[in-house]
Amino acid sequence: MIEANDLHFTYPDGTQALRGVTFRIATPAFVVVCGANGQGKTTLLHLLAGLFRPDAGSLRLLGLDPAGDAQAVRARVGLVFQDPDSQILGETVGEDVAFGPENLGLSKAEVRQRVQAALARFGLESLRDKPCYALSGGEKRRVALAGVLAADPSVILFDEPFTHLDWPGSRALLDLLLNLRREGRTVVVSTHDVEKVLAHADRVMVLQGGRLADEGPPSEVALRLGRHGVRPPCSVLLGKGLQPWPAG
Ligand SMILES: Nc1ncnc2c1ncn2[C@@H]1O[C@H](COP(=O)(O)OP(=O)(O)OP(=O)(O)O)[C@@H](O)[C@H]1O
Repeated sequence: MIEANDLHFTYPDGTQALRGVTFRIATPAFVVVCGANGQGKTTLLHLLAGLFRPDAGSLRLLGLDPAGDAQAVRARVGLVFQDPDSQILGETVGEDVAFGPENLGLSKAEVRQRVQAALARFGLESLRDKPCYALSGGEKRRVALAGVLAADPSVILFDEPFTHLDWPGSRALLDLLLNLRREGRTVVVSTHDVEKVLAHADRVMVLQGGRLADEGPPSEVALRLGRHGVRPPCSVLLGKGLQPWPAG
């Protein structure tokens, strides 16, 4: 279960990014958090990952308080940042992917096994010793994903994951998201471009002005997205109802 009760968050410069957000989501689930630019999506993800502490209100995630149980939350919740450069810490690909499992205090053998599996899952084995600064944008995204998954989280938060991805990359990412959900994990995708994910979601939340402007099953929320500054999927605009992406 993920439960937020009257969450408020204000940045040090006084910007009120979240102004009373309340929701309750049964897990595992595929959740889409959408909204126009600057409506509080990234801020909500950072609260869920325990990176920020709410000014007021409460949050429970799998029975944990993200701001209070930092170590436990780190073991169960992964955040894939919008910009992979914010996330990549290791000098080489192999070192970076090892960072998460090492931080969980796992044995060397377990770390090695997890790194190997994560590199294989993302086709990164040949790049293991390559310096991270020398990777392409798409390779950096794969390294960031491999690093998060190597920690084997139960909840994975994705901030605008389709940004800069080409057509095959977008399809591969959608397959990954659906596979993670099938494995019984909770997948939370924040985006202002809902076309690729909406029909696959169990639940959709729309943020506007730091408040939850709408929420519910995707087939219903899809019809109201335009009111909240979010472009509805093409199939909805064409009057065909919500259809899975990619079409055909
Ligand atoms: N570090 C910060 N300091 C001050 N204000 C911030 C900071 N980060 C975000 N904000 C403000 O908080 C509000 C919510 O920002 P947030 O990044 O959560 O929105 P978002 O919905 O993820 O936007 P986008 O789709 O553009 O990524 C915005 O008004 C933004 O200007």
